[in-house]
Amino acid sequence: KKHKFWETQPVGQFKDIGETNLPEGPIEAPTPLSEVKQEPYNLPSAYEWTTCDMNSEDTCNEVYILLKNNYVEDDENMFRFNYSKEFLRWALHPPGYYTSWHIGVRAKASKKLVAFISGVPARIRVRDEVVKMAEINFLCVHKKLRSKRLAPVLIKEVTRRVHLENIWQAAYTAGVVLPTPITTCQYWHRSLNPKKLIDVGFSRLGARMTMSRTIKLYKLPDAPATPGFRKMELHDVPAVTRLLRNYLSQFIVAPDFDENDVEHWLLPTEDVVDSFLVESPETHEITDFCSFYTLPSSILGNQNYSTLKAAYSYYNVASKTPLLQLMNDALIVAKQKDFDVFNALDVMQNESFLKELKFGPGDGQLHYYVYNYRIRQTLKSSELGLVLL
Ligand SMILES: COc1cccc(CC(=N)NC(=O)c2cccnc2OC2CCNCC2)c1
Repeated sequence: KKHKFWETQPVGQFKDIGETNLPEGPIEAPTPLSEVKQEPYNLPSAYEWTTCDMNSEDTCNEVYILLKNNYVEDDENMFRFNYSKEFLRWALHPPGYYTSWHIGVRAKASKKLVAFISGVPARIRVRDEVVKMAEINFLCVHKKLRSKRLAPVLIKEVTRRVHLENIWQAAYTAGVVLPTPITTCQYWHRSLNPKKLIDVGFSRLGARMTMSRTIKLYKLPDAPATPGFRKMELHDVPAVTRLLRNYLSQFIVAPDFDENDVEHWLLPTEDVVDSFLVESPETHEITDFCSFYTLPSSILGNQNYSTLKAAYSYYNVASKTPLLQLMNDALIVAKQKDFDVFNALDVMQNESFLKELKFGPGDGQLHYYVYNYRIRQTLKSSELGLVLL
């Protein structure tokens, strides 16, 4: 059976695709808190639950090491995500977070952390409904414990703890197809350091292309082109929130960010998230915004390099500056910050700049899911305004 676990869950089932008379919205009603299972799910007897306080340097380091050695790899097992400790603390501590949703599994004998899953609260709008959800991420089982059916237990346990906070929906992504994607995105890469990317096998030299010709092809100016282009600062939060809320209102699924959310998710944090805006030199109005997050990957088995420094397109709003020019400025500052590659999904209006700015298609897809909420019909990726970490 392909989806033994997922066929038991309140998620859109493949058999329901095309059933347009199923109503959009929650699949199961909330249960009274008294009826939510009070005790944790059972683990195999050699393992125990642990709650991971990411403010503890030791615990944060244990989660970091577990993910560094056991988290998602590309399809050819040449790279593995290597989220930094400061990134993990940022990702797991948004406004209103619950430490109880940062769930680990330890081996009783050694006390070693062998699995993890996380949730953070988020307000996600689906058409005109703002729904309180948990954003689920960093599901990881140690390589040596795969196929012990631990992942379904981790998913049920985080679901139980989310229910205890009276939240009944969730959002998550995966590189694999599960019942049932709300949309499927293609990912794209823009070379910034083509020589290193070719050396580590991330990219290949194009046919009839020399290395020097390739380096010239991806060369960028030394400075952004847009007058008034600068780093975002704390005092910009109200204006950026207005700009972003207005922009995101056009998408069917998007975060419902308020100023607290914008301050957390979009204020520059070194080696975690970079954000820039365009302040009109004449009127001092904030007219545009762009941002990317820092997610390095370990390079598995290369003599010269151990880490791929990758920037991931986050939220971008172009209201006066052409999006093409704004994103080219984002590439320029990412290159200045020594990133090797700039990644983007074909969500929002990204498709309008990908080819022209010399992005190449990646070799995989990212599927988006919502738990316990039926969406009338599969979205186009351009109807999605949500970027998960
Ligand atoms: C280059 O190193 C990699 C290490 C592990 C996996 C992949 C391929 C991959 N799976 N990429 C993505 O999922 C991806 C590609 C472009 C933009 N965002 C992405 O994923 C984000 C969002 C979902 N959580 C992981 C990071 C690449």
